[in-house]
Amino acid sequence: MSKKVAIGGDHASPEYKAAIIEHLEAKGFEVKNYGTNSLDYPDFAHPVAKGVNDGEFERGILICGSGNGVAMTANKYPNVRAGLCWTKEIVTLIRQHNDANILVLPARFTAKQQVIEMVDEFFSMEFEGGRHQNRVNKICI
Ligand SMILES: O=C(CO)[C@H](O)[C@H](O)[C@H](O)COP(=O)(O)O
Repeated sequence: MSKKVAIGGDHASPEYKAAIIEHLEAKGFEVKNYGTNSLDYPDFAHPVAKGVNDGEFERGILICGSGNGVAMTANKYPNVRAGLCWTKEIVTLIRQHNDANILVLPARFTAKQQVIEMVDEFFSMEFEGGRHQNRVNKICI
């Protein structure tokens, strides 16, 4: 798997984003930070999602208060499968069943340590394929 990752977050999440970047860089990932730490969530969700959609990045991470605004924005892109996660078990499932390529985190509803565990799960779990491949193929209209 590529070690290039795109990340973005708003005013609800700067400490979470900083902690994730530090953690991933320590593990040898090259992290492109699209900001913004403030402003409107589409302003950073679009460039992260576009980078994943176009293949510049294999994976991305988006963070906002509830996670919903960035998930709605990212999932407008046909090659993006952004999954909103609030437990490690859901992260396992978005990788195994949905082949998610963007992890979406709700900063105001998760603890920072939990988020780091979720990030590690996102990069360690593989897509199972099989019956899930046909379902993933049917997502795009
Ligand atoms: O959660 C979000 C979008 O789904 C945003 O990132 C904001 O955190 C949320 O909308 C709250 O915004 P506010 O300006 O801090 O009230």
